[in-house]
Amino acid sequence: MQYLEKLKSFANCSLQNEVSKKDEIQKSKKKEIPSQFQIWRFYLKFMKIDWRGFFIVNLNFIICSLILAYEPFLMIELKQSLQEQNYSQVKYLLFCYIVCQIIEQILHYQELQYYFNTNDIARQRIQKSILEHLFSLDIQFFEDNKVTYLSNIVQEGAEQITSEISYGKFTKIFNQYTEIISQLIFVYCQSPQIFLFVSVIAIIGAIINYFINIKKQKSEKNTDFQNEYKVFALDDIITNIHLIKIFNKEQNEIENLTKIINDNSKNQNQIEYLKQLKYLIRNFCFHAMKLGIILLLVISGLEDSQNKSIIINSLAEILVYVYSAILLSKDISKVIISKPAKYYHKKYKYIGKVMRLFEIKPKIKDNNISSEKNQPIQYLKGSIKFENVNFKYPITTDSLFKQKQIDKQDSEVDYDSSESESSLQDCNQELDSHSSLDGFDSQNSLDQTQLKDKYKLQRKYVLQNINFEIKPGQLVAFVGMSGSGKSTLVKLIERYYDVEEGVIMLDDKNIKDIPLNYLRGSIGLVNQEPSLFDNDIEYNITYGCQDGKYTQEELRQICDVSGVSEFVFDEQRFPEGLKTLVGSKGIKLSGGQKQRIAIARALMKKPSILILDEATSSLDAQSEHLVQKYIDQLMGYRGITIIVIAHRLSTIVKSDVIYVMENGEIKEYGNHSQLIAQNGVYKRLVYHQIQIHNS
Ligand SMILES: Nc1ncnc2c1ncn2[C@@H]1O[C@H](COP(=O)(O)OP(=O)(O)OP(=O)(O)O)[C@@H](O)[C@H]1O
Repeated sequence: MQYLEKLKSFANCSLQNEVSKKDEIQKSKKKEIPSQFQIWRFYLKFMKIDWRGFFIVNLNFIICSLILAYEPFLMIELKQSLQEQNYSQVKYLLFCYIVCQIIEQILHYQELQYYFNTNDIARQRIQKSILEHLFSLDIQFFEDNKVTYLSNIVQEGAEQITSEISYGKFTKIFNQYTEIISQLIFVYCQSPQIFLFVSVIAIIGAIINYFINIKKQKSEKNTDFQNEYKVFALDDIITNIHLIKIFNKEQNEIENLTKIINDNSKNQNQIEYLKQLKYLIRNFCFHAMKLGIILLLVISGLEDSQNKSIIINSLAEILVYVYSAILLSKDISKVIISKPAKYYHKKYKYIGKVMRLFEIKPKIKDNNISSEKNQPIQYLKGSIKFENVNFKYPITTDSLFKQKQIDKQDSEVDYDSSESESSLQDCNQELDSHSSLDGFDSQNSLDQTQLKDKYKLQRKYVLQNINFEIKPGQLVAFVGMSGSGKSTLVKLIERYYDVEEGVIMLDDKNIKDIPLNYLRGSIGLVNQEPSLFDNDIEYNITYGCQDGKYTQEELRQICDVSGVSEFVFDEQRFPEGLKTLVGSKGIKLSGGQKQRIAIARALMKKPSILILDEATSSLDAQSEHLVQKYIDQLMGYRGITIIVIAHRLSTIVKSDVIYVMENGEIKEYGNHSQLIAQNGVYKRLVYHQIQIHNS
């Protein structure tokens, strides 16, 4: 809930800030709004031109457009032939018209078939590229962004980009413009004065439309932000529904959400009002054109009685085409004049998010990927060495939900009060003044980097001066108070973050020089909250198989070692054995069973380093005892290096070395008896736990 509170205050404060600073930031950020060119360059990423199809579709475009452009003139000829009573010409023209219609329909059918197939292929390709990029991002990115939000981006973003780059879209626009231009030529041929009059009104309409659009899109952007905030708040509330119910806070949360929804409706009303205004202006232009044309016809009719009948005959057609001219004026204002604002248009929201997503690059780089790509994975032997490692978490800038402002609040909470508060505020102000309206920060990346460096200096070290060496096959434990940096240490071994100060060596190689697939392929992890897929037990255990190949004997052996056999082969409780479905997040299993499956999954990977991060801390005494029994069995298993992080010291007494951590530093190390003899922090911790146990 703290997160939600943070978001709420952030939303209130940032909305107010946004109103007051909006114009100022808008001016300085003009360059950051992607141009139509940038948007199209981005689309090129996903475009794979099928030349045969491209040729067919373009040929179809041209033929259909020519037919469309020719139709009004064919009608004029037809009318003239009728007036001249030239029936053979009338027959010929009618024949031409029917042939044109047949050709047009056949080509349309062919195009439709083609669009259907190509759009489907394009959608799959786009979704795959978005997923590939998403999965290449660092863990930090996923810690900063909500799951529902990311899945929306993958789904909606792919859908919108597909519709934007589809061949169908091109044809539609192309045909629409050809049609309107040919109609305008028709109006011009009928009467240049009417053409001029219609054009002037259309341009005035387009300009007014442009200003309304700009205002509307500003409101849309605000609504967009509030909607995102609403999704975040809802997500947080639904995730914590158990907590809300147990604290009887349903009404409070409903009121909070209603308040957010009400705030949002003000902006939505404004958008609705502007939409109506646009409609009124379009209507006004149409009637002004109609009235003007009638006046022009009446005046010219009074002046020249010969032309009168021809012009009046054309009146009905001209009025139809006037409507096209109004549509053209609307399109000009939308597509050409207001192109930067298009990025914020609700319809394009997810495209903007996908663009932003692709701007985020993974910071953890795989240096050796090209040379070792096709090589079989070489597993590590399991030695780990930390040399003078200092670490602080990097500033988070990767949230697609304006992370910088959340960061700012985070930093205020995390900030060590002993450091200069005023300098942090200065830095925040600088960050604030540099924060973009929609997170488009790549173009002033230099400024951002400098600021980040400056900002990072203010962040607190989570690990300081860490030095230790673990030999292959050793059992090592890290203990210490909550927040002392134990889990951070594990994240560094898995290379979820890179250290900037000091070196981490695995098998005497700098961790940054080890291909990520070798590194992560060699590490098995079991943490406090084992995550299981909504599938059967066998799927969850064998998920750890590197190549997906395993034998039933191997599986059985792993089940025995990890303690899975003890429950899974009990025919009364688990009649389906390994094929038992575990439910969403393993809901159908107990904590101890889930934990044992997680251990089996980690072992199935045949890791050279097994990390147990509070693997038994969420279990009751009996389950803990069981899981611990199997962890003890593991110690002799294939000589793997085991790192145990535990609060309950009884679980680590047999470790070869125990490192005791306090405030990000290693305070003591040695085996259990050595540490007791040292009479320091470890002994105090043991004494404290015995006291709690006895009481
Ligand atoms: N992703 C993160 N971004 C920023 N700070 C973090 C992040 N994860 C942890 N921290 C901070 O790093 C410090 C060490 O956290 P860590 O999780 O390593 O401690 P721990 O010793 O494992 O604690 P516990 O025993 O409670 O799990 C804490 O102050 C925590 O707030």
